Amino acid sequence: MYKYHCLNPISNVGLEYFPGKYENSESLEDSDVVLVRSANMHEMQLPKNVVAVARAGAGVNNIPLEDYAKEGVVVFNTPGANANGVKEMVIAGMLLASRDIVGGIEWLEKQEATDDIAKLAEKKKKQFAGCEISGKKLGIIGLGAIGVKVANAAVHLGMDVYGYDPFISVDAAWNLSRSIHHINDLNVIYKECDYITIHVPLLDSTKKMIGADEIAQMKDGVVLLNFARDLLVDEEALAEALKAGKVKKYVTDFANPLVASTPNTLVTPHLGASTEESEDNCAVMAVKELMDFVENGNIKHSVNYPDCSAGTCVDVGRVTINHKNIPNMISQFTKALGDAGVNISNMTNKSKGDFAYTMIDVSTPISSEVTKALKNIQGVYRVRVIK
Ligand SMILES: NC(=O)C1=CN([C@@H]2O[C@H](COP(=O)(O)OP(=O)(O)OC[C@H]3O[C@@H](n4cnc5c(N)ncnc54)[C@H](O)[C@@H]3O)[C@@H](O)[C@H]2O)C=CC1
Ligand SMILES: O=C(O)CCC(=O)C(=O)O
Repeated sequence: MYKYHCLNPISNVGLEYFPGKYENSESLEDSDVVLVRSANMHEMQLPKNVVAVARAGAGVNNIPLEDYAKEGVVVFNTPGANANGVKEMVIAGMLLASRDIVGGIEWLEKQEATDDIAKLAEKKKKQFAGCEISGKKLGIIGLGAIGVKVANAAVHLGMDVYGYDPFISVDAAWNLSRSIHHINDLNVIYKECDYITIHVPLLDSTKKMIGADEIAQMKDGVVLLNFARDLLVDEEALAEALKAGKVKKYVTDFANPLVASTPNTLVTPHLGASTEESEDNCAVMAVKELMDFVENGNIKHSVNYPDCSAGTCVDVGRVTINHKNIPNMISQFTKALGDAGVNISNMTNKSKGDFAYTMIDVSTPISSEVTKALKNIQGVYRVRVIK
């Protein structure tokens, strides 16, 4: 029996993929794997029995990836699974920033439902008028799963789209409409665009990437959309620009006291991925990743270990090793197995940055002595006997 623990509500459509041998545990302490959405895991002590964490979503800034890697805990995310949900919010955000739909609805809610209301509405409507997004320039920073979808949708809505992503993946490039201007200098987006939307992960290198200098370059009356993470923007500098009217609207999915009290902001409570479809997609992908890892040791869509797969083990046994990416590790593993008379039938090794993962299939059973010998090798973080 395997136990999983959910730190946030996870869609049942996904959890139902767990077969009977998996049990939902109320306690983190006795769980083998963890599912999480936005819960902050940075201050959390993870019990030794947890072997993997799956983020049912894209952003992993709430998880201490490196610390977990050093504990031999593999962290997964679900790339692209909620991208459509976010794309639709971004389109909605552009429309809400362009026309005072919210103001109009709020005004009507305050009116008495008298016969006069239709006449009054006709008189009042000019106060809520706006502009169309068709024909306007949209700059997209980050052309990953979300950025590409936003770009393509915006093209279909008649926008002139500029995209920037120095690390664009081949897949993303293939999916991008040919009408999009691929920009190599971010300043072009700041200077030219009427709407700017950011879709990059929160990393040390991207923190506050939109600050006072970047805002100063932007067109007067620009609309800035942030459905990625609040810390990507220097919101103190932005608040000044909003008050001065330099930035017309800031549409953000991340509430905090500053944006909540700044004029010309449209703040939503982190709703980007809160659709039935996105929640189901993320949960299904996360559960499948965890099952394949628990049962076969395979890694797909990890953010702190390399992807590594050896399929299903058809031999007598399989052992997996999370370890440092340093020389001489493999030879020590094969020696430990060879010394114990264990024959290796298949071996796969992959690395990502400072971390590596080795999967070894064997045609002789793996004893606890061999496991101990592997664990004692310096640089080994975790050894799991899968079979
Ligand atoms: N509001 C919400 O509910 C949601 C928010 N998000 C946020 O959106 C972010 C992006 O999500 P996805 O598109 O799914 O991720 P992704 O990983 O598919 O795309 C991110 C893209 O950003 C690019 N990038 C990285 N650094 C960059 C830089 N300095 N300049 C330009 N591009 C850069 C990468 O090359 C990649 O193509 C997530 O990391 C998360 O923080 C994601 C899903 C839901
Ligand atoms: O799980 C959620 O609702 C948040 C989604 C998100 O921010 C992400 O996937 O990065």
